[in-house]
Amino acid sequence: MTNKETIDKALPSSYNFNNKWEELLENKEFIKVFLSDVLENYIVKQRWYGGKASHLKYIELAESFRIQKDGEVYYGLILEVNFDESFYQHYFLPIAFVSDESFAQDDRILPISIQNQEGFIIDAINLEAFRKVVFERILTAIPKDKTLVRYHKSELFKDCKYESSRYMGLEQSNTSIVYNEKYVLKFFRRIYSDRNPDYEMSRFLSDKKDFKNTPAYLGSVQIKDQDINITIGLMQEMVENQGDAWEYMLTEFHKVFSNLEYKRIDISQLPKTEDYGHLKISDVPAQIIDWVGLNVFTKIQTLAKRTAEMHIALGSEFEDTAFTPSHFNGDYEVWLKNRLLYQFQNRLNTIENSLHKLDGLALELANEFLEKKNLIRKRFVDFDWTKLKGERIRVHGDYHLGQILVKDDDFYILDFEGEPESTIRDRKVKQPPLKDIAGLFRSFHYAIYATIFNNSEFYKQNQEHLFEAGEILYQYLKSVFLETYVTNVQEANLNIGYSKERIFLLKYSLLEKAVYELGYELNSRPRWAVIPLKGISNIINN
Ligand SMILES: Nc1ncnc2c1ncn2[C@@H]1O[C@H](COP(=O)(O)OP(=O)(O)O)[C@@H](O)[C@H]1O
Ligand SMILES: O=P(O)(O)O[C@H]1O[C@H](CO)[C@@H](O[C@H]2O[C@H](CO)[C@@H](O)[C@H](O)[C@H]2O)[C@H](O)[C@H]1O
Repeated sequence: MTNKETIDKALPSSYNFNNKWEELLENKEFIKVFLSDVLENYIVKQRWYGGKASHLKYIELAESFRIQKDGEVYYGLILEVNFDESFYQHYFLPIAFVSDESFAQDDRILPISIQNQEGFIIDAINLEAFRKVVFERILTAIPKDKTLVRYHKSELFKDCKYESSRYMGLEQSNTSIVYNEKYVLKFFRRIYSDRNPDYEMSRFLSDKKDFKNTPAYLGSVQIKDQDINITIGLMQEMVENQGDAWEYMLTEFHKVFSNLEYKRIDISQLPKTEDYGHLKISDVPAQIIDWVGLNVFTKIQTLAKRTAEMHIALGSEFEDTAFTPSHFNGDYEVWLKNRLLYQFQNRLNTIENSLHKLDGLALELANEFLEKKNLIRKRFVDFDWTKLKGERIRVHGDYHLGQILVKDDDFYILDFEGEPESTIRDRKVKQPPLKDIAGLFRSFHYAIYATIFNNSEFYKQNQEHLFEAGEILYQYLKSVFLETYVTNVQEANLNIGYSKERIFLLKYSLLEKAVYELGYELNSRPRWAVIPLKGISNIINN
């Protein structure tokens, strides 16, 4: 990558090109300057840029297209970012030319003059006029559109007109725009040469299967010809909410841990329950209800019901082969083991290179992880498809509390893009539904440990006792969840395996997820690595 200071010095205050805006992308000199002198510097600073761990080599323009309406023209660019050491990535960047400087304070990409008109090229998402064009193109989409930029809308998206638009302004990896305070359009930033699973799953669940607990699918924008099929936008209804389930659970768990002291609870006297057992709320011991509160368990029950309904819908397709259920087979087993052994090796390397970033408990657990590497590897290899009778279906794939919105007493499930580290094809492979359940259980475990670590000075008990209480809480949450989830899916005849198989798949997927998380944390927020390390330690020692 070119050094930023060099660029700033080298850049003329404004480039002058003698083409009309409508023809600018035909100018090779413009493309060269724009990609190398400008975008290399710009892209690495964007929140949505996912290549920060690698060294950018150069950017190429993989594709460009017009996003236009009534003579108003914007360009969509598909940028191919090449790295020194890793595989290339593609990003979507729509651009606009504006002459008014006030439009482009922070987001100017390039000061430029086009046929002697001074102005700026900016990320078009900053421009209300662009957002309005996209909204109106989706609203007026025609069935069976055959153009390169293909707009699609569902039957629900009608009888409205553009009123307003704004950035959603939340922490996210793409860029979402709120329209009319009623609709959300997600512009995908990192894009793949295939239909985005978020689009596929949203349309399938809400449009085709009428699953109510995900935002209704309203429309999309795809780039499609014989060679490419890329999703760049997904429009959904906006779900009014009181925040996500992660924040909700952190608040609830803080009350639960605070209760240890307020209610003078003797942790060693708390009744335990069978790991991966099933418990109706009415069978949870009174002592536990008194400590945790009924509300947490009723919320877990609702979440289990919604999750079961999502899986029942995902497992109910007979025609569309992208969604029809499959069984376990030798190909799946080979794919799974290859993927997990590769990922595990990558984690071993990452942790060896990151030991200097860790201390205390995290360092202790990291050393245990390295010492027990052969045992963990063996757990991954111990997968025998011939013993498994359940079905594999399309799953959420990155199911955690942060992907779930809380609305009154109910939950809405979002963001079906899958794990950011997996390839787009891997994200679409049919998986045991219990993989999602393991994702959520890991998230319960995360929320419990995040509560302990975040409030360590607040609680009187020592960390060992808090961990002990946390593990008891975790067991009850899992058991109450499983009771509702398993009953619901079985009533709908979704085959998730016999009882021993379910426990095997859950444990296997929990280890898989925790190992995935270890890499995610070491790369993005090393202070949190202690949480998956503790999770891995608990799984391999039990
Ligand atoms: N349809 C929606 N209604 C309400 N809030 C939403 C909606 N879609 C997304 N959000 C909010 O935006 C956040 C980020 O959305 P998400 O789909 O996870 O984006 P990304 O894929 O960019 O991470 C969510 O956690 C949620 O708070
Ligand atoms: O939401 P994303 O698709 O970006 O998912 C990635 O980031 C998540 C963190 O935001 C990460 O989730 C991990 O941390 C969560 C708490 O912040 C916890 O609830 C999850 O259980 C844990 O996996 C996710 O793994 C990653 O793919």
